[in-house]
Amino acid sequence: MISNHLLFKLASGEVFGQDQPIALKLLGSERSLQALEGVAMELEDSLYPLLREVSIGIDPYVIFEDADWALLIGAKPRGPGVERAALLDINGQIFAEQGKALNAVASRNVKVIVVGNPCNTNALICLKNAPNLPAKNFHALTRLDENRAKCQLALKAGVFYDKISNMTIWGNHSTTQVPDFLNAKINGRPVKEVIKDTKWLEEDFTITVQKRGGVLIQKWGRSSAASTAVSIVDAMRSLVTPTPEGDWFSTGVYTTGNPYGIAEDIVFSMPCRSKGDGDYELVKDVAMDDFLWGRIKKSEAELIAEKRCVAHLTGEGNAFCDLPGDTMLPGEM
Ligand SMILES: NC(=O)c1ccc[n+]([C@@H]2O[C@H](COP(=O)([O-])OP(=O)(O)OC[C@H]3O[C@@H](n4cnc5c(N)ncnc54)[C@H](O)[C@@H]3O)[C@@H](O)[C@H]2O)c1
Repeated sequence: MISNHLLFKLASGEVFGQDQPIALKLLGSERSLQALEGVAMELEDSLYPLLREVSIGIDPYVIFEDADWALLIGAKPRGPGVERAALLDINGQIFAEQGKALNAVASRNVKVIVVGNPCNTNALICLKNAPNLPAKNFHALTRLDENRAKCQLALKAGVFYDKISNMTIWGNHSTTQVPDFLNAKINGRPVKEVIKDTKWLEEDFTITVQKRGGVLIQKWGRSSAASTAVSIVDAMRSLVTPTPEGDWFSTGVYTTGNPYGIAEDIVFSMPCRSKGDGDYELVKDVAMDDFLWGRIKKSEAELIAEKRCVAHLTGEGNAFCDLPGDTMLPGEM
């Protein structure tokens, strides 16, 4: 569903601009191969001037060859009666295999955006299986959460959404994620100066953003696809265009050497800036208070627990699963 929106945006030049030809290599599974053929036919029939190649296949070692960008979307949704630990294992295996394939055949500077859930831990699995690629190049998509947070703040403040800046989503792409209203700005002013309703910020706003994905599933009967595709485009554009002065964006990245005191060796969403060269730096001068830090620690604990669950897939010994009981994986109700 997500890919079906995203591919047409990529082919039309929305990410890399109107002077950059593009080759799309589509990786499917045996089950989805026919659907993939259908998508490829639609892409061909759209006569995009920038689209010079569409190839499809089910072997990541073939499809990932020389890839400059790898958008890892395919994963299994959690079905009825499937334990969370089992989902981490089932989907984790996909990303272990794809990490190995990227390590073997992708461009040495490939940028990887993991969308399939649980995306933070899947990104960790993927990068651990790709030791010859820079861990820094692996992202877990939290841009949809950032966009949702901006939308809620704009609605509450009665301003257009482009007036919201410096919006960070900290942590896991799950219900423990932390939309940061301490550092975000509305019209260049701290959110708390514009929206004085602290109870709304701490409770309603935070919960609305955290549970938006679940509510959408209840209404649509499936998880967000179009807005996710839009947010993937936003995430990519943030890396290939210079970040506007003073602003930043959120992306889930490897925590090694982070300046905030967040546990090392997990994939955690944090505020980043880019010069537009595909790389990024963490933003150092962010404010922290007890409320924000307390929430961040909860999301950190969840990610550390998820990491223990997939130790067998990251080459770190035997898995031991004790996920905190009151949190949910993304998209769960
Ligand atoms: N990070 C986010 O913000 C975010 C937002 C929405 C959805 N998601 C996640 O994105 C994923 C995809 O969502 P969707 O709505 O497009 O799902 P979907 O079920 O419509 O599509 C998933 C596709 O992946 C394919 N697939 C399964 N295993 C594969 C494998 N090993 N290799 C290649 N392809 C494989 C399936 O055949 C299917 O076509 C889900 O995990 C969903 O939870 C993430």
